[in-house]
Amino acid sequence: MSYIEPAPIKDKENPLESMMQRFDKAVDLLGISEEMYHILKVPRKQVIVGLPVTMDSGEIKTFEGYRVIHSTILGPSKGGIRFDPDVNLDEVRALAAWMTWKCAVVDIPYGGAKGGVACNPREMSAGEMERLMRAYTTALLDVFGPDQDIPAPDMGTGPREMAWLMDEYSKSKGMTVPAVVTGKPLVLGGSLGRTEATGRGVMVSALAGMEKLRINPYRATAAVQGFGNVGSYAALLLRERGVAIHAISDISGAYYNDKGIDVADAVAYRSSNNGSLEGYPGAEQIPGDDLLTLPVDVLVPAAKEDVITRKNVSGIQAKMIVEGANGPTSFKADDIINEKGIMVVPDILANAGGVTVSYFEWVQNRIGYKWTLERINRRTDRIMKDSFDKVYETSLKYKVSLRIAAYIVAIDKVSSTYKYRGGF
Ligand SMILES: NC(=O)C1=CN([C@@H]2O[C@H](COP(=O)(O)OP(=O)(O)OC[C@H]3O[C@@H](n4cnc5c(N)ncnc54)[C@H](OP(=O)(O)O)[C@@H]3O)[C@@H](O)[C@H]2O)C=CC1
Ligand SMILES: O=C(O)CCC(=O)C(=O)O
Repeated sequence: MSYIEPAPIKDKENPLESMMQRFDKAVDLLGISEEMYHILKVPRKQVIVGLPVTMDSGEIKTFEGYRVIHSTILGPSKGGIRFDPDVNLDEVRALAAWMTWKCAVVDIPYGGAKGGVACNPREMSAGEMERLMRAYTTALLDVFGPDQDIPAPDMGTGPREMAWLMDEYSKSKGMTVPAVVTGKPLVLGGSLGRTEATGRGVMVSALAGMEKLRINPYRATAAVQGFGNVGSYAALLLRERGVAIHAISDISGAYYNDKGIDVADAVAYRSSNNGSLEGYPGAEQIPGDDLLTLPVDVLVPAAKEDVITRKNVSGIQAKMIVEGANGPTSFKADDIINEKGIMVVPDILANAGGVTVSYFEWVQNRIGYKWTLERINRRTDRIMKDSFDKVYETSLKYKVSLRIAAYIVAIDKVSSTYKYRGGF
């Protein structure tokens, strides 16, 4: 049925397939025109670049990079850049489409894009990372732009990489252009609150979901998979709101303490331990996958896509899943999750705090003025809560899961904008 047929990957989930399945379901319920369906399912632009980089050894290695612009109907396209060995075109296409739906769900004036480079940042020096990021930026100079396509961090990239991108782009224009990228260091025009924004949005969504399920946060328990930008702040902020964090994890494994983990201590341990939780003494180490099936109230997958699949979904005991990561649940697990009555606050809603504060960063760059952290957090919390409520009401109206409701809200917003514009 779909024009951009996801490539079959033997024995592996394909996030593009998950995105398309849910998109199709929402479209059937919403009843958009065939023309609109074809416009929304096809990325507007897909760029693949070859990036030769001189490694510290003197060897020249060529990396493959991608930037997919899914939609520009609501405004300039927006989305992070992922540095990870598993990056591939289908993954970036799915992530780009999710950005379109995410921006529409929280009602910010952006389309959707995503970028990625297949590389392993864990094995690269700072110098190699810098040369790769500058090469990627140079290759995409005609794609990026503050009114065109605005990148941001994702897995494996952060403020440091955004600074290099901003510098490389600015040099090509002969002037400083801070609004070309968000998630920058504060001194370069980054926004207060951006670093913790995605985790903060996860916390707000989790509390909104708990309220519906009548779970008292002060008696609630949670497990958080992934302890990078999203997972660590989600854990810290949920803990601040009273939730006991029983398990956390990173690549090195999962760490479990049924009395609750001291999250600030785990964050400090990780930064003093070369960015790894390995050997964390405040909890017992358990196999990484066991975290997903622990008897907790709230499960926050905040690492990568397709960690909840048909194979492990029946073991999930959580009452709620709040998706910090993009696409952590394969569509093949959806029916069982619904049968089990587990509430899923979907990625395109739960992790939208990051792009919301990116939008605030872009606005501040453009007006040349800095907002206070208090203003940013207040506005982010309001947007996240209002968006949750809108998705929740839509789920009641259509009698569907919050995930399908979020797609309905998003597709409705983008398609009605397109109708008014009469083209783009
Ligand atoms: N950063 C942002 O603002 C946003 C990010 N997201 C999404 O959130 C997810 C995480 O992104 P982000 O936090 O930025 O990325 P980071 O690179 O900062 O962190 C990723 C974390 O996941 C861990 N991890 C990777 N694989 C596994 C695994 N198999 N089991 C357990 N942990 C694992 C990593 O471990 P280790 O530290 O050992 O490498 C790391 O702790 C991604 O899906 C991203 O697209 C969504 C919205 C915005
Ligand atoms: O902050 C942004 O602009 C995008 C963040 C992102 O890539 C995401 O939400 O998945």
